[in-house]
Amino acid sequence: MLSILKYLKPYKLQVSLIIVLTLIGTLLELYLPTLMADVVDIGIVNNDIPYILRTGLWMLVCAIFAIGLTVLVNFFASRVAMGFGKDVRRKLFVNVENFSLQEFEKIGPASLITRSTNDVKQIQDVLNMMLRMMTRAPLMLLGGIILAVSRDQTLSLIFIVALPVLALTIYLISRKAIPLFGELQKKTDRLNLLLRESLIGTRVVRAFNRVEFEKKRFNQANEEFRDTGIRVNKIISFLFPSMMIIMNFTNIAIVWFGAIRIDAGAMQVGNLMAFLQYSMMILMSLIMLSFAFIMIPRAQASAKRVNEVLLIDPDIKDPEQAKAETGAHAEVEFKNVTFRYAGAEKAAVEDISFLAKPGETTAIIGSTGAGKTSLVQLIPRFYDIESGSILVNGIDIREMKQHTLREKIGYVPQKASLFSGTIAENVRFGAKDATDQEVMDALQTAQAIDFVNEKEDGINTYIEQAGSNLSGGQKQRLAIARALVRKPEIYIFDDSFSALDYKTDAKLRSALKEETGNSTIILVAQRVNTVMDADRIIVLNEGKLAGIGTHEELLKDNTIYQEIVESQRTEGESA
Ligand SMILES: Nc1ncnc2c1ncn2[C@@H]1O[C@H](COP(=O)(O)OP(=O)(O)OP(=O)(O)O)[C@@H](O)[C@H]1O
Repeated sequence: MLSILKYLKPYKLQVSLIIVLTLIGTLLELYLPTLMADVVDIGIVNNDIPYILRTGLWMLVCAIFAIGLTVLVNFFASRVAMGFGKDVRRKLFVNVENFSLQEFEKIGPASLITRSTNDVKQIQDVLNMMLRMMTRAPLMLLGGIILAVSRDQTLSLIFIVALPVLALTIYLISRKAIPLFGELQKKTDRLNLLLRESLIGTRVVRAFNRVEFEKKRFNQANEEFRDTGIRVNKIISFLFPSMMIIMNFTNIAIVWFGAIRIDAGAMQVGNLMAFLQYSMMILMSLIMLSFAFIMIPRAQASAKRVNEVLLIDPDIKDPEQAKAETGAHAEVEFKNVTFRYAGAEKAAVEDISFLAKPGETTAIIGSTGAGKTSLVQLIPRFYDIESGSILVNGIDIREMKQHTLREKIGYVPQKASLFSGTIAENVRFGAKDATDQEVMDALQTAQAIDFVNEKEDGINTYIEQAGSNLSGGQKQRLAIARALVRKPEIYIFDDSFSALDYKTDAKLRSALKEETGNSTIILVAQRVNTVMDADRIIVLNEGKLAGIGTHEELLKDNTIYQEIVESQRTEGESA
């Protein structure tokens, strides 16, 4: 919790102001019962009306001033807490953006969303409360005790019983509630995860008649969340009534013993009234502290989760002294590259070496799970390799700035991901300054121009979230146009033609050939048809290199390639 409070630094002036204003306001509040005792014991007893009016007016001024200060404190506390929340959310976002995919997968998107929203809100709310109470409650407790004892030492003995009883009650209740807070946040995570999964996979859920199953799964998580919430609230709901009972019994005892002392002439009525008010202040401040005592661990559970994300030091970092890379084209070389996903026993890519030259197409083929996607994801440094090296124009990509490296790459992922916005905006994601003509040219090469022109608003047609109002092939073509408009030195097509029919696939590849000039093309594909014109084909099998060569060379002496060709020929024939 403390480490996250460092984000309060920019607000230290406002926090100091809150402390000073609360200090003055609390002192004024503590002064009011004393004035009231004077009104009764001096003004009323002596029937001194001018004294009563004077002191009454003074009380009114103090009260109005104290209220004004409380309003100001609340205003600043809210501003500081909201600003703090915004800063932490921003820091979280920036940190997550720098994560390698490995780190991203470790926490998972659902939990990252809960942590950036719900958890930050918990901390923000507690901070808001703490800013209002951190000075007020201890000062009121201490001031109340001093002033009550100075009014009547004997009567103050009541607190020797009341305060420990109150403290014990708070302790017992919070001990039960605190562990449940962490659990509650985990249950929120689970809810978010299930919601996300079933919303994204809604088509699959319906197609496989799994709606009931999903409902049950969600209901179970929802009920678990509710039950934990109820358990927490049940425990917490004991707190306030217990406090009130203790407070009321204390008041009864004060009035009881106070009356005896007044009877014996050892105390004045005004004094007893002031004593009662100080007693209320002492107990109220303890109630405030007890709420803080309960709320802080709740925020602590959230702070721990937020800190976990903030403290992850992204393992993929820019080198301190990046090597300058000046080549107009980019030659990509893999030298004995081995890569393993975190915690995986088997390497996804093992001892791979090849050279992809500018102006040429290097295709990667292999069965499902052979490691094709893993291999191409290493080029933009989404993951760092275990051993070997990946060189771009002779420079290890770990010695380059990530920005410089990625600037050179036009990456088309296996699953085209688009953003909500117009078609033009999505294409310009590749090159933000591209002109309308350049966007149109990229769409033309990507064989997307026809379907875009058919739309009423052309390139200004709005794409829903994740491109849900487009077909799979249309999304793929827009993702290709997005890479093309960038005019990169390296193109990576990760099975990007799979949703296209054979004719479009062939047309697109021949258009690409004209367009991509001296760029290095690295192309992952399942279909032999897509790779057969490539300058070199890399055959992957279970993460290992099973052969490199042209279609003809591999056809002659590579059994795995022959098997792939054969299986696709028989598939084609039977189809
Ligand atoms: N994020 C990940 N974490 C852990 N293991 C992974 C991850 N992604 C892939 N793998 C594993 O790595 C291996 C290679 O997967 P990869 O996606 O590279 O294969 P692929 O050849 O691209 O397959 P496909 O043609 O089906 O897309 C598989 O065994 C897979 O289970």
